[in-house]
Order: sequence, then C-alpha cells, then structure tokens
Amino acid sequence: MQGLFITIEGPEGAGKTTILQKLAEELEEKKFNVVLTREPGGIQISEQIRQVILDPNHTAMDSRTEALLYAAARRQHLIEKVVPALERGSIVLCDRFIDSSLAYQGYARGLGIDEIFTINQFAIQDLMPDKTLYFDIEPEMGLKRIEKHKGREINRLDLEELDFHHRVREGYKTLLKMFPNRIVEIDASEPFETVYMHAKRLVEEIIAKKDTLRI
Ligand SMILES: Nc1ncnc2c1ncn2[C@@H]1O[C@H](COP(=O)(O)OP(=O)(O)OP(=O)(O)O)[C@@H](O)[C@H]1O
Ligand SMILES: Cc1cn([C@H]2C[C@H](O)[C@@H](COP(=O)(O)O)O2)c(=O)[nH]c1=O
Repeated sequence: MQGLFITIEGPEGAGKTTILQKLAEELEEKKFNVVLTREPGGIQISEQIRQVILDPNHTAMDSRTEALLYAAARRQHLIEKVVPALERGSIVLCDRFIDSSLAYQGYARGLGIDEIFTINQFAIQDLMPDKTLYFDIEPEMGLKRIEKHKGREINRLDLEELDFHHRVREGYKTLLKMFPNRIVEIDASEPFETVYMHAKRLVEEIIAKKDTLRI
C-alpha cells in the first residue's frame, strides 16, 4: 500500500493522545495527508463497541469477551477507515492497535500473547503497522496524570488494580523483545517537549524512508 501506518502504544496517561494531536497538526502544516484515529473507536460502529467494553458498570465482562470485542472493533475500523486511507497514500497515526490487545488481554489478563495474536490475525489479515512508538511510563505516574486531566472519563480498565497496570507495562516490554524492528521505545516520563521532540524525530525518519507521501 502507498501510505504509512504508524501506531502509538503505552500504558494509561503516557501522553499518547496529546502528542499524536500535535504531531498530526505539524505534519498537516507540512502538507502531508494525515489520518489521526484511535482504537477502540475511530468510526461509529467501533466507537459503539468501545462504549460497551469500557463502561465501568460492565464489571461482569469476561476476559475473552473483552478480547473478542477489541478484535471486532479493530476489524471494522481497519476496513472502514485505515485501509482506504493507506490506499489513498495517507499517513495513518493510530492511537493504540494490536499491541494493546497483546499487552492488556494477552499478558496482563493472562490469556496468552500467542492466543491473542491468533484471534487478531483473523481481524487484521497480516496488516501490521509499519512502525510502532511505545511510550514507556511507570503506571503510578501515568495514572496520576490522568487523574489530573480534567474532563477525562475514567473507564473500566483505568479502574483495574495497580498490579494489572504493572503487568500491562511488563507486557509491552515483552513485545519490545518480540518485535525489535517494528517497536521503538520512548521515555514518556520526560517533560512534554522532550517526549514530543523524540517522537517527532522518529516519525520524520520513518517518513523520509518513504518518498511517495507528500501531497
Ligand atoms: N510528558 C508529559 N508530562 C506531563 N504531563 C503530560 C505529558 N504528556 C501528556 N501529559 C498530560 O497527561 C495527561 C494524559 O495525557 P494523554 O491523554 O495524552 O495520555 P494517553 O497516553 O493518551 O492516556 P490514555 O491512554 O490513558 O487515554 C494529559 O493531561 C496531558 O496533558
Ligand atoms: C485497543 C485496546 C485498548 N485497550 C485498553 C487500553 C485502555 O485502557 C482502553 C482505551 O482507552 P484510551 O483512553 O483510548 O487509551 O482500552 C485494551 O485493553 N486492548 C486493546 O486492544
């Protein structure tokens, strides 16, 4: 495909959404076609699935149901939004993708990284990101940031115990070892400008390797 598929990953409150928004604005100013989107969500059907998954009242949700719902939301979002954008030659910046399922459901919930990869393979049919930026942060620091973030809804996964959030981070560390060529780590505990400049430099390097992207 003509475009570039970049995903951004990390525990809660790492700064993914804020940095992606700024990056997208700057790339658009430089005349790139950018599609900024998120998972679960990004299109109507997947946003509705998101509400079901993340509703804090849904405490009875089974872990496998949760994993399948994330994969279903991913499938629809990929087919309706990501693939057409890549075919048009856009840069797709996606806030979370398959690695979230591998870290949260596969590792932290204990369902198994390989098992979760298999059900997701049915959903994505080999369409993996070109590059993934992993924002690393201590869960305590990330959770403190989202507590302070006015207007940020607290969802069902935010409410998991601290141990769960530590396992999520361990899960991501495992993925870094499994996919060393695709996933690159950024220290997200640094001040905002430092994290932003690091992410921006990496994205510019990725773009420079692909010369078909400018409008
Ligand atoms: N490097 C930083 N230092 C301090 N605060 C930050 C930094 N980056 C982002 N923030 C602030 O932390 C809060 C959470 O940021 P953001 O929503 O971007 O995180 P996130 O990784 O998308 O979180 P989640 O995945 O849980 O939605 C926001 O209030 C944001 O302004
Ligand atoms: C895609 C995906 C996400 N999750 C979790 C990670 C977060 O706790 C929420 C999404 O909230 P955010 O504010 O948009 O970051 O869902 C997951 O467990 N598995 C996934 O595949």
